Amino acid sequence: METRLHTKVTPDWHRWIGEALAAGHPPAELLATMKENRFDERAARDAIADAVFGSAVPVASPAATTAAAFTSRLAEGHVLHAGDRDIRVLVRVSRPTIALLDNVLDADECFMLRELARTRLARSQVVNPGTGVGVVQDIRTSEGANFGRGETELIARIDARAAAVMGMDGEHGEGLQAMRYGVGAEYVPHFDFFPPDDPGSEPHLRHGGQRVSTLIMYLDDVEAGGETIFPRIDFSYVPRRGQALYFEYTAPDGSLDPLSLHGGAPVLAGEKWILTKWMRENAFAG
Ligand SMILES: O=C(O)CCC(=O)C(=O)O
Ligand SMILES: [Fe+2]
Repeated sequence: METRLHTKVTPDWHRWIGEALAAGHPPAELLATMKENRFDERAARDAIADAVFGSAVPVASPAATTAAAFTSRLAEGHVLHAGDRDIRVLVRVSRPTIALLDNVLDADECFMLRELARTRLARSQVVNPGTGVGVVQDIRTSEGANFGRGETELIARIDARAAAVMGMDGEHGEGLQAMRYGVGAEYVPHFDFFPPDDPGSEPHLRHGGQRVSTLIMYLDDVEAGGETIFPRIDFSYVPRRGQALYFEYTAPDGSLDPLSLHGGAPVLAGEKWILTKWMRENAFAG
C-alpha cells in the first residue's frame, strides 16, 4: 500500500487554498482537508501560511536581501548586561537573527506574571490584513492579556529589562503581551512585521513605524508540543521557563527578512505561557 504523504503542493492546490481562504474558510479547516487528502502536515501548513501572510513579502527571494543588511542589534559576547540582570546567550543564529537567552526571568517573576495575566485573559486577535482591525481567527487560538508600559512595578521592571536586552530605548516598545495556549492551541507561521503592501498595516506603521524585533519570554515549561518554530530554517525551540527567544526581521535600511517566518506549534499536553515584547523603529506611544 502507498503510504507516502505529498510534500509538494501543486498549483491546483495553491489555487484551492486561495479560493477557500477568500470564501472565509478558516486555515484550520483547510489544513484538515489537506491532511485528509494525504498532504504532509508541514507542507500543508507552509502553503496555507504563505497564502495568509506571505503574499506581501518577497518570499521567493530571501537571497535577494543581502545577509549583510541584517546585522544584529543585540550586543556581542556571551553575557548581556540588562540593567538589573546578567543574561547568558545560549545560541545565536545569523539569518534570521535569532538568539536564545537564559535566565531572563526568575521563577518568582514567571509565577507572578502568569497570575497577573490570568486576571485578564481574552481570546487573542490577529490583524486583518484588509482593514488593520484586530479580529479573532482560528490561526491564533491562544488567549492574551495586554499590559500598558510601566503599568505595575513588575511590568515596568520587565519592560526595562526587555529594552536593555533588545538594545532599544524603552519608548520604542509596545506594551507587554502575555499569552496562554491550552491543549490544541497554536499560532500558525506568520511575520511579526506589518506587511508593507497590506492596507491594514498602514494605521500600525503610522504610529511608531515598522516592528523591528521580538522578545518571546517563556513563563513556564510545556509538557508536550508548543515549540516556537521557524519553518523556513527548520528551527524549533522547546519552551523552558525563564528563557527567551530574541529575533529580528527589519534591517536598518528597512529590508524585511522573509526567513523570520515563525509560529507556535500546537500544544499537545499541559499549557504554554509566553510574554512578548515587540520593538518599533520609532518611539511608540505605549
Ligand atoms: O507562541 C509562540 O511560540 C510564538 C508567538 C508569536 O509568534 C507571537 O506572539 O508573535
Ligand atoms: Fe510572532
